[in-house]
Amino acid sequence: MERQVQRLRQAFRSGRSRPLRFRQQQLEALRRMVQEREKDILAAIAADLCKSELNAYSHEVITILGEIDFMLANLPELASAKPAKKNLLTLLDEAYVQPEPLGVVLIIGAWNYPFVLIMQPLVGAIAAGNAAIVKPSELSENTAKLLAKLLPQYLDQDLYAVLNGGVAETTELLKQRFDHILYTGNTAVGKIVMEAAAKHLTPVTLELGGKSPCYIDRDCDLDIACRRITWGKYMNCGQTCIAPDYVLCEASLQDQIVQKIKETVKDFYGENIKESPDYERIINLRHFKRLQGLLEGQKIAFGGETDEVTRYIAPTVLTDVDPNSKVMQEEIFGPILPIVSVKNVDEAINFINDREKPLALYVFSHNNKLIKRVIEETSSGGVTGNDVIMHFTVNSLPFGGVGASGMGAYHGKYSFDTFSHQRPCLLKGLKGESANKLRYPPNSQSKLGWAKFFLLKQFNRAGLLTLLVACLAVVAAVFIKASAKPSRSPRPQLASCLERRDPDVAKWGSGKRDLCGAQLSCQGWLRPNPKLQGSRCLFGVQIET
Ligand SMILES: NC(=O)c1ccc[n+]([C@@H]2O[C@H](COP(=O)([O-])OP(=O)(O)OC[C@H]3O[C@@H](n4cnc5c(N)ncnc54)[C@H](O)[C@@H]3O)[C@@H](O)[C@H]2O)c1
Ligand SMILES: CCCCCCCCCCCCCCCC=O
Repeated sequence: MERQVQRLRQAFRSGRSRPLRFRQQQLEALRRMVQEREKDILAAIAADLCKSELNAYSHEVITILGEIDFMLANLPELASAKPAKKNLLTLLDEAYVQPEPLGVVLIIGAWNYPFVLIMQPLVGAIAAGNAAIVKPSELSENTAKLLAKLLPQYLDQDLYAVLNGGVAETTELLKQRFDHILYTGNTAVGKIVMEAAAKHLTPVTLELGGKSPCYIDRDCDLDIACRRITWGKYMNCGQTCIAPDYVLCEASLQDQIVQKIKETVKDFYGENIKESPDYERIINLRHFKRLQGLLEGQKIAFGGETDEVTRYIAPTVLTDVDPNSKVMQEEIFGPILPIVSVKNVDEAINFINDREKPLALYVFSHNNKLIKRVIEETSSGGVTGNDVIMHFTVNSLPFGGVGASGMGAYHGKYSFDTFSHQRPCLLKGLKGESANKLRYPPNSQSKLGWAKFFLLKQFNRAGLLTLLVACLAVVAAVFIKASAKPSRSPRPQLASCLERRDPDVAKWGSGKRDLCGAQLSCQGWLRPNPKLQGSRCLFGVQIET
């Protein structure tokens, strides 16, 4: 494994992954892979999750094609140097931020969307110019095997590798040093990943999970709310990180919500849900039995049927759920929807804030102010108002968790930034050394004063313009003043003459003198200084005629 990582690191050091054209070629190859091998991809996802090809396409493939198109369209801009605002001290310098690849990155995917959770981060890693190792989940073994087969056929094999395996292999892999790790999976393993990364000071993006609440306000179109909640809850048999985990609503709404969700389930999946091609299955027996356990002791409003052989669990709604019951203590990640009663939105906000920060938060209401209030008074990885899931599909929105639901984010530009180092660059010339006296020792109050002026005032364009106008005004004033006096003799000659006649000036002090062919008046002078063999009329020498 170490050799594999070293090989990628050497390939990265060669610089081959950095040219934009190379990155674009790799992304175009990925797009070709998805298009040419679509059937195989859909078949693998279907085999892993009992998912119809239509659902596999709309849940996963479409997202990847969209992400690749985004990157190809925006890569020149994303990868370009961004000019930076300067202060007065660096006014004449070049300041910019240069995105650069991090190096060799590790992407660990989860089983519930096995294709998109590997490919979407990989698109970002390639776009940012990195080398990458991807480690699909062993639970979605068909997709994992297919990725191991296809990616080397389309991508540069020295820069991009697939490593398959379970806990043991992943544990070994995490001992290697990477320049970034993007992990998708449960919170407990997220801590393991972060601990392993800490040994190498490797930054991580943790795409974790949590219990995403869904508050249904009394002022709401219940038909639409229940339709959308049903879609997001039972999609992928409830095995979606941002599925609404439970509903919060006033007790008086509960029966209507149950009825409307029940009707919608029938509308979506028909009378015999088991036969519906749109209804998936639980990934494995462990999760199947875990979910069965969550049903124990609960009041099942509808659903609850299970079949161990096919790992089928019917779309299920639980009512009058005790917030302290098991189903409310862990992420459900299955087709079970508990309804918990709250008196009002205040109580709903407190209920949410009394628990770990969820990956997603949903609020249904006609009252936009109420939705904004819930957003302002709670925290979550992301939010969709009056719908569920859909913020995931907008790649101008960063997708990620907060607190126990994760850290960092990706999708679109955010993927590029996650896998880039934003390098600050300041290029100075070798002229203007005199200005550097300000920062050289010895320091002084006056230097500090100038430093404050130069560094603390953040000059925007207007400020700079004002300063420029002020400087020009001073130069103009000096020029006008100088040009207004008939100069009998150019300064340099006068100065050298004064140099020669210096002892006279010493006796002269202030007053007027004819000297060097000019009528001079001297407003001030240094006291005679033997070392200087006399003194100089340092300032205020006026050429009178
Ligand atoms: N935020 C997101 O984008 C997102 C997406 C999908 C799933 N999730 C979350 O992931 C969880 C479901 O995924 P899961 O964890 O069951 O997936 P999983 O079992 O596939 O594990 C995820 C990855 O971690 C690895 N892994 C598992 N145990 C490990 C260990 N002890 N040491 C090292 N590596 C280990 C696996 O090999 C796999 O590649 C849910 O909590 C869900 O909310 C989050
Ligand atoms: C014609 C309209 C199609 C709309 C498709 C909506 C796609 C939703 C994709 C959901 C994917 C969620 C993945 C979340 C990862 C966590 O599990």
